[in-house]
Amino acid sequence: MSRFITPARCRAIANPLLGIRRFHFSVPLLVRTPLEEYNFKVEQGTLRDDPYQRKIISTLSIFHEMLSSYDPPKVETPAISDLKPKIGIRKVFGSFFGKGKNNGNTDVALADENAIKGIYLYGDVGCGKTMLMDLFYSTIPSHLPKKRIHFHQFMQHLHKRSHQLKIEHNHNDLDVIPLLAAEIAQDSTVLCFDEFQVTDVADAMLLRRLLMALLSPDHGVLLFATSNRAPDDLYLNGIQRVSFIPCIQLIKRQCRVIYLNSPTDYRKIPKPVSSVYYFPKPGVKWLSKTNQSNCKKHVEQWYEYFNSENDNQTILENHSLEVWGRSLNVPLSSPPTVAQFTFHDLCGKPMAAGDYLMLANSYQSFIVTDIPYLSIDVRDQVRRFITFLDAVYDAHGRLAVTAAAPFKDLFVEPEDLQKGNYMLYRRQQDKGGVEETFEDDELVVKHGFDKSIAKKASMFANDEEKFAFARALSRLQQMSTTDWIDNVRPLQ
Ligand SMILES: Nc1ncnc2c1ncn2[C@@H]1O[C@H](COP(=O)(O)OP(=O)(O)OP(=O)(O)O)[C@@H](O)[C@H]1O
Repeated sequence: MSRFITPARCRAIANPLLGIRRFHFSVPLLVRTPLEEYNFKVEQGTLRDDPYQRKIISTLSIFHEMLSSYDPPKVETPAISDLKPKIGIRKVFGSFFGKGKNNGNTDVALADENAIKGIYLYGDVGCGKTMLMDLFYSTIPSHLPKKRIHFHQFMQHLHKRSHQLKIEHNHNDLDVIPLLAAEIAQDSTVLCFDEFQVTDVADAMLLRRLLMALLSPDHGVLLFATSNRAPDDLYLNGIQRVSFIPCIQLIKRQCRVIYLNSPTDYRKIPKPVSSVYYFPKPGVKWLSKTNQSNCKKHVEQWYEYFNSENDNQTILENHSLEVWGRSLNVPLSSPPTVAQFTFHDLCGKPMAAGDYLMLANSYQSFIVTDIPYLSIDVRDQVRRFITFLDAVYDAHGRLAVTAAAPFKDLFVEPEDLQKGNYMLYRRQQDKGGVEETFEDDELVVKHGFDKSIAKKASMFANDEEKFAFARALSRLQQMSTTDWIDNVRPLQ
């Protein structure tokens, strides 16, 4: 059931949440609320009815109702002459907080700076945060320009754009944040970030100022962020964390912070598993003729399947992709459907997050061959593989692999491997009891992962990386379901 919003209704619900004394009048709009959308999906059978999610949907519906009457301010691009260092940061901040130009619109200046400007939804992996955000996103009233972006990608964009702006204005010390804030606000009033996280000091400092600007009444941006971390746990133990604390306070003050405590990891719900991941049966050696022939057949079958929708069936060897002025070699590919790499080509070379994002956005499906056993000795390769997986997962891409073992057994102690040959594994010595030392691990206690996963994740020193590793295993499981394979991102 959908409802009509009339102008009279708009007036009645205009200000309590956003605190902005401006109304949006429109002809009656056909709007489905998040609750109606959730009910619809449950009735359709696409979603299971989850009481924890349902509770959150009610809060989202209130926020949604506020959006219906929200009229964002007109954001002006700041003058470049105001952004040169001699002017001083003070003046720049002044314009963020209402002392600068506001087009003479007193409604904007009168707006309550402490009003709720967004939702910050956090919780454990696989419990439906992204699903709830996407559902909300699809119901945002059409008069509000919106953007939904993976946070990782957003940060990449910010760094790239800052660089371009400095070149464009021929000024290396230009304070680009006001320009970035204006561009973002002009482009989108509702900004949805999936997987908000802060891992390095440059991002932390940039974000603090940018969010302050975006959420200020002059810019009027509304935020929806999902995260695996509570705001107080963001950038924990990070360098100069103290300078990031105002950003945490801002999020806590201006967003409705919601903890999704659903005990269900929907990725763990058994679904029919397709055979996208090949590994030799026990007792079959990697280099044996049987295994090599099975690998070849597996790769050919999946390549053909992934490429079946492609009008152009040509297979390119060593195709070059441009990433920020550099070229990235794709050993075998049929753009835009499928790209094939050996594990060594994909993760054994100094590739960065930007390379993997570019790949994930350029191809619909990937085949990664010859994934060896992985240990602490090749931690950098594991890190890159996780970054690659996250990028492909976020782009809803497909993945087929040939590997030395199933993913749950692939991460081993270096001493259990045959020297110099990571495709071979010696019999595991009895390690009884070792996992018990992981029963108090944060991944087990706080995030509900198995102790065996916490143990494997211990190859990483830092909590963010341990968590990313455990999440990657959960995602790999989901990416091997027929549901995932059948619902690939459409070709553009
Ligand atoms: N109520 C539900 N019924 C059925 N499937 C669901 C439900 N909620 C979520 N899912 C599915 O479970 C999977 C995981 O959900 P989602 O990606 O939203 O989790 P998440 O909390 O964002 O996880 P992560 O923190 O790892 O990103 C998705 O495929 C999603 O569609």
